[in-house]
This record gives sequence, C-alpha cells and structure tokens, in this order.
Amino acid sequence: MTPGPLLSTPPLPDFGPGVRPATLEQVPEAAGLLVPHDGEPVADVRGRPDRWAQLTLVANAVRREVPTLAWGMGAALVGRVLGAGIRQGGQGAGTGQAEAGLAREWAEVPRGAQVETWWGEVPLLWRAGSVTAWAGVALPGPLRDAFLASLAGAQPRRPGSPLEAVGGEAALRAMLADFYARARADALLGPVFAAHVSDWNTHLDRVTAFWVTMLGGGATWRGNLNHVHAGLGLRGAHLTRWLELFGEAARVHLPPAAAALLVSRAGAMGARLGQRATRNGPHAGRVP
Ligand code: HEM
Repeated sequence: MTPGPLLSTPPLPDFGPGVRPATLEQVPEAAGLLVPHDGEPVADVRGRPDRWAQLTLVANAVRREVPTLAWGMGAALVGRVLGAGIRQGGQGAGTGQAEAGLAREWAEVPRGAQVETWWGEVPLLWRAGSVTAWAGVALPGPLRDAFLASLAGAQPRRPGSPLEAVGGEAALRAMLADFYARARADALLGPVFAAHVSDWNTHLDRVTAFWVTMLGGGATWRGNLNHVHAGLGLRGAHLTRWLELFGEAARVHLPPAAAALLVSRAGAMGARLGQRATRNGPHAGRVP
C-alpha cells in the first residue's frame, strides 16, 4: 500500500509538491499533517466557522495519531485541541517574545506534553504523542527536516493493522451483527445461542472486542475461547455451519480481501477449537 498524502491546513508551506490541502475525509489516510502559522486567532473563534472546521480536522488527526507538525498560530491551535490554555503574546516574557519570533497567541503546556525548549515562560518546542509544536512563527529548518524524515521512517505503519484492512471497528460490528442474526435464525446454531445468550448487545460488544483484539486493534478482549465454548455441547457440524455463515456475512459486508482475511482467521481459530474436540477420545467431534 502506498503511504497517504502529507496534508496541510492553509497557507500551504513550500515543502515540495507532495503537500496537499487538508480535508477531513483525507485525514484517516494521511501520512502526516502540517498546521502552519496563519496569523488567525485561536483563543477567540466566535463567528469563525472556518476556524471551527480546522479545530475539528486537527482533533480528528490527533485522535488518529496522525504525525502532526504545527507552528506559530498552528501550534496554538493544536494546543487548544489538546485542551491547553491559550495565552496572548506580550504577556510575561516581554520583548523576548518578539526576539524568538513567537506567535501572537501560544498554548500552555498540554497535559502529557514534553517541553524540549522554553522561552521564558513560553513552551517554545513541545511534543505530545504524535504532535510536534513550535510556538514561533518561522519553523526552524532542522525541525522540518526531522519531521519529514520521521514520516519516511514511519511508513511501515502502513498498510496498518489487519483491523484497518477490514475497515475498522464500525465495519466489523455491522458485519458481526448480521452474522449473529443469521446464526440465531439457523436451525442448527440458533438453539445453542438461544440457550446461552440472553443479552445480545453485551454479546455483540464482547465478540466485537474479541475481533478488534485478534486483528491487532489493542487488547480490549481478555478471555479464553476454549473455556467460553466448553460445555456448550458443540460438534464438528456446529463449527462447519458457524464458519459458513460467518463467511456469508463477511462477504456481504466487507470487500473481498477483507472478508478473506477474516474468514481465514476464523477458520484457524475454529481448527483449534476442533482439535480439542478430536483429542477427546470417546467424545470425538465434540468441542469440550
Ligand atoms: C471459530 C469459531 C468461533 C469463534 C471465533 C467464536 C468466538 C466467540 C467469542 C469471541 C465469544 C464471546 C466470548 C466472550 O464472551 O468473551 C463466543 C461466545 C459464544 N459462542 Fe462462539 N465462536 C466460535 C464458534 C462457535 C460455535 C460453532 C458455536 C455454536 C453455536 C458458538 C457459540 C457460542 C456461544 C453460545 C457463546 C456464548 C457463550 C456464553 O456467553 O455463555 N461459537 N464465541
């Protein structure tokens, strides 16, 4: 998969031909986001829908951990997104602010940020998660170069986790809801579920968390699949039917490659559940 574009809010800096105007739709695919100094207000954005749109866009990028480089008023904007107080220039550090080329407004240290350089009371260079912020209006060349180099180095983060490949948690949940609707209506599987699941919302939460975890989206599910299925009286036929219906739902809801990925993962897990069944001697064919 090719790395996504390097996006920028206006004015687009002269970083080469690869930089594109940022839109909210492109944020999930972006390799990085630039938020340059634009001289526009940050603390008071009343009557400025354009500014609100930028705050939304930046918040989206930060939430998705898109590497972000911001400077000048852009740094203040990102600071605001991270919940920091915004201070007006001229306070405290006096003439030194002009000397450092500070923007008219600057952000206090956002929670969890590390300040690398102070200018008097002003956090001049700080980092928070995927954000690098420089409170001066002119971005130092080495900072720009380091950021661009880190993007090149970070490209292995694409194609991303298998979870991204299947379209994220929302896509997964919709597909699973359909799968369990099919399973409940099925003559062989339906009675097993009816006997053991009463709260379907909770079940859907748990199986969604399970698949999010299996697909590399974080350890949100903890449990033991064998223990969960022990005592349900499952036979090989249950497993076969389960996998059939799972494949049907996956193919309806997901692009072919994503469906194939999910079905192969389920098949591998089903085989492990099945192995336990065959080890069971007289109960062969039953999942314990
Ligand atoms: C690859 C095959 C399978 C996978 C990956 C799978 C996955 C899961 C997961 C993740 C849960 C929820 C675990 C939790 O609550 O934390 C679950 C529960 C359950 N599964 Fe499966 N399952 C498989 C096969 C089957 C089959 C063949 C049946 C037969 C009908 C079945 C019936 C159930 C039932 C009834 C529960 C609810 C148990 C309870 O809450 O008491 N599963 N399964």
